Amino acid sequence: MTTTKAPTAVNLDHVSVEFSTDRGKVLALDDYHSEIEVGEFFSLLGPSGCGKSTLLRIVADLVNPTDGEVSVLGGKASEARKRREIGFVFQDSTLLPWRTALQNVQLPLEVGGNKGAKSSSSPQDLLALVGLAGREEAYPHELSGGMRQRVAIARALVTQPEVLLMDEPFGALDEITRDKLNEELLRIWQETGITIVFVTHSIAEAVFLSQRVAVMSAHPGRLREIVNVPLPHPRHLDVRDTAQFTELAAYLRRGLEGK
Ligand SMILES: Nc1ncnc2c1ncn2[C@@H]1O[C@H](COP(=O)(O)OP(=O)(O)OP(=O)(O)O)[C@@H](O)[C@H]1O
Repeated sequence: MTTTKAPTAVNLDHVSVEFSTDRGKVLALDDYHSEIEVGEFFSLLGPSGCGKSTLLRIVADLVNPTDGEVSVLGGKASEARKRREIGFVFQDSTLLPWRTALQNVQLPLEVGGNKGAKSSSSPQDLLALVGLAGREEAYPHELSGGMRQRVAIARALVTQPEVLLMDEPFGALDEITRDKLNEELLRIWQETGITIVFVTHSIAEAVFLSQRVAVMSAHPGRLREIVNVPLPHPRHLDVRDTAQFTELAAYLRRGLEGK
């Protein structure tokens, strides 16, 4: 029997990153390796300082690896960035306070131009997709933290990227809002078919969202293990009450502790 290999969205091929600081060199990442498939929901889970943000920054072409290779959609990360195939959502929504929700979502189109035929979702459609229909004219200070993150997600999607990088996007939100946005993000992922690389400290969030989780250790940042999450889709929050979820979470916890 022949098996067809799924196309690769992101290949991090034995990547190491060393930063030079006033106090000498810091090995932030040591020989990290993973291949992320097109359309996959992949999470990076690990303690503070294990290099999760650095990995996202490599994929976004904001940091160059000292060793190893990175490819995005089969080419260089820099080319994917220029073609605007990469979207980024940070922990803080980084919205412009003087622009409305709609104007914030429109901003990447004004700055970099529209990709033309490929772009089929309007900023209005995207605000509806993230659950903010009717709030187009609201300014960031009139929105809750969760709503601001929704705007940031819509803004990241407006150039129709193939790969969405999310760096602890819900880390600053209360638990109830975070739960709701977790469910909504899975819906958006399924509706758009986008590849998501998601950074989190939270074991429960990683299990709930991901198809696979890379468990990392710190100082220097290393990959311990990549764990499959075979929970069926669509997933709803009550999946967290199942024995399978609890077992996976316990397995990841032991992995983080190096046991
Ligand atoms: N520009 C830089 N210059 C020097 N050291 C850096 C730089 N960026 C990151 N580091 C160091 O690299 C290591 C990994 O940092 P990184 O931010 O990637 O970790 P992280 O896992 O995302 O942490 P957190 O979960 O706290 O955000 C840390 O030791 C950090 O201090």
